[in-house]
Amino acid sequence: MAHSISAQYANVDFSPIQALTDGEVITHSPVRDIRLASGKVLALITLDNGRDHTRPNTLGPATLTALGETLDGLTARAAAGEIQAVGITGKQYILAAGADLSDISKVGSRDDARLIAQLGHKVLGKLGELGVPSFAFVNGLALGGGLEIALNSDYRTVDASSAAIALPEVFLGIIPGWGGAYLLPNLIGIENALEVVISNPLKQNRMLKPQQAFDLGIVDAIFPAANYLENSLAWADAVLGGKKVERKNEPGKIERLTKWPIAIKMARGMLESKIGTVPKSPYAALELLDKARSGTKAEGFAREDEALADLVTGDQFAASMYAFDLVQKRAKRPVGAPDKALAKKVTKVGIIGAGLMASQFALLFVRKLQVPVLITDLDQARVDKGVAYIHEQIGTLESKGRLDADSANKLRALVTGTTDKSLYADCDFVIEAVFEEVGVKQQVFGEIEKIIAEDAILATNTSSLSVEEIGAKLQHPERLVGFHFFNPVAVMPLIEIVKTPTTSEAALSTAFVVAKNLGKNAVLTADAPGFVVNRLLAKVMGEAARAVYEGTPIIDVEKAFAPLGLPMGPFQLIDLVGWKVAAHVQDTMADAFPERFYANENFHALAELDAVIEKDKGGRVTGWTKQAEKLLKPAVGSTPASADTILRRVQDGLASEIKLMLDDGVVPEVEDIDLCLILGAGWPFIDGGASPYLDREGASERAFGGEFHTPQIRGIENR
Ligand SMILES: NC(=O)c1ccc[n+]([C@@H]2O[C@H](COP(=O)([O-])OP(=O)(O)OC[C@H]3O[C@@H](n4cnc5c(N)ncnc54)[C@H](O)[C@@H]3O)[C@@H](O)[C@H]2O)c1
Repeated sequence: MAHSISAQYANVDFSPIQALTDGEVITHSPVRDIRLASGKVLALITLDNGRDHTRPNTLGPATLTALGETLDGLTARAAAGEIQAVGITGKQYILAAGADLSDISKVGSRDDARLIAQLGHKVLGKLGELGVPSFAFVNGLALGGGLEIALNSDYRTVDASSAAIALPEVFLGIIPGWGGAYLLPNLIGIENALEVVISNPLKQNRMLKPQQAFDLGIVDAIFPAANYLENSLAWADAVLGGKKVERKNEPGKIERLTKWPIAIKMARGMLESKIGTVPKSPYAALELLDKARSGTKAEGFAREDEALADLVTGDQFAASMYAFDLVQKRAKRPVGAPDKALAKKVTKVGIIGAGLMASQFALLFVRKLQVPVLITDLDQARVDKGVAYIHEQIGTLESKGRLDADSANKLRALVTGTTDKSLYADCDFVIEAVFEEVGVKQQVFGEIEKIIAEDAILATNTSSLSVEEIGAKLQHPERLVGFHFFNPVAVMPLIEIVKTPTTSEAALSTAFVVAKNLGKNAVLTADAPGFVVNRLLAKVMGEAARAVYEGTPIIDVEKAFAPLGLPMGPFQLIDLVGWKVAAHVQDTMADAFPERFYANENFHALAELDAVIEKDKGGRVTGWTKQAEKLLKPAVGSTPASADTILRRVQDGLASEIKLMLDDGVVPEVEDIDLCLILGAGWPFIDGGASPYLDREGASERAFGGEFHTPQIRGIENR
């Protein structure tokens, strides 16, 4: 037992972290002895914190200690021959949601952080050293430490209807540090493990479905929800009786020697080009996965202890905990949202415009609100195209089994395309997504106001125009509110709700309630050019255009932005948004703040856009490099900017713009800006949104001689 996990942690003193627990100890006794058909006895532990499913089991120091004691008791019983196996499962729908993050974020010193990792290893490691086989019955949610319970066990089954399964640690700025980084690649091979440990968390924290977990080899057997435990116990009995368990993706010698180092190298290259080198957790995870190729479990666990100790006390984790708090708490209780009771009940939605945005959110309205939705455009052909898109999307959902035929037909029946605006008379919520021009928007609202009821709410999806100006010609401007979706609508969780000086409480309240019912997070902003996200993205795009104008090749400009960690480079983003919309936003920003936005000067080539766009059937120009090269021409005789210069300019530009936005009251606090950037621009969660990053990079200091956050939020105090 020289390399046993129990021996490794036998003499560690855990008393410094015992005080961290908030006292919510998961009760998991009495352990139930279950006599299997063969006559063997399996002792079953059920993790259950006694709360409803909204409060999942989490693993804090006290819970772990108690679980460790239970496992010690079972080891003794196994040695005495009283039990032949141990099983571990969770309360209904939940195995465990992982480490108790409120505990971890309270950790002050590196030594204490290491103790958290060591305690998890010591306790979960026991599952592999009981003297009898251990079985994890993954009956539901298994995230982080929850999944590591299963990985430390000898065998695993999963309930086919389980909720998410994942190792999300990298997304939170840490690494799977209770065995995951060592055990997973040794179970399912390096390429699969890279997917689960690094790629999925970086893809907006993607989770695995039970079937995927089974296909990857993370679990050995999958059973339907009905009789899941009975089937799992019978399966365990068969395994105890000698049934062979096939581990199809378990790496062999050849994979370890050849595929493993190549996969790591490729993953590193991919990471560097996708997220730059600033975020630490993906690289720390990569290092651990690399080393997991050889050496003992005890060595692997010791490496995880050190990596976790580094990351938990680093500034990136502090920033991601700040982001976690924003998304978990602030996003759920939007600042400035009026009383829900003031909201108007929405029974029929009118949508004006059937283009890129309108057709996407029309689908969301029918799916989430399940009310009739009318959609219109300039002519029947455009209306038909929008409706066809919605029908096609419903069809896709149906073919993927996410909607049954009945519901799909019901949804289709709720969508009506029309050029007859009189049908809008009984709509209580009308939203426009026509061209980004004040005159056009004023005209459509003028027309619709004559038709709808006096108290119907009007909303505009404008990206950057003044909502007040859009409503200037309305008889009841108080009913107008900005309701700014992000593209792609199905994916982006944010809606910026814009209040003008006249917007009524009823209109505002309705907007918040509708946003919530659409399953989106809403943030209230003032009626300032570009609101929050587009103002800052325009800054990014403007700096990119400026660098090209100075003669920097587009590909170098894209690369210079990589350290920001945004989901894509600035030109790729312009291509996604559509060059026409992007040009409008830049123009609006440059008109509003000519001294700080470069649109007029350097985006002048965009004037050529209309012609290019008209040629493109889908309304969007594809092949961003080619288009960008064509449209953005360097000025004669200028000097290309270096990557450092470009990055520093954009960092300083963002820092000063954010400061100005706060001074002008666009939103009350910098937290709202970070929330918008995380949810609306995909700003990396592990950077905590923009402001902690700009503080850390010294940009805040350079831009306005201060900082947005206290050292605590930036994590500096912990170093
Ligand atoms: N593209 C984006 O990523 C994005 C994101 C958020 C907000 N927006 C905003 O949404 C709005 C629409 O943008 P889009 O990208 O969907 O543009 P789009 O060109 O795809 O769609 C606009 C549609 O409005 C129709 N239209 C124009 N005038 C009309 C009128 N008088 N009556 C009825 N229909 C009319 C057009 O025929 C077209 O189908 C703009 O205000 C834009 O700023 C766009």
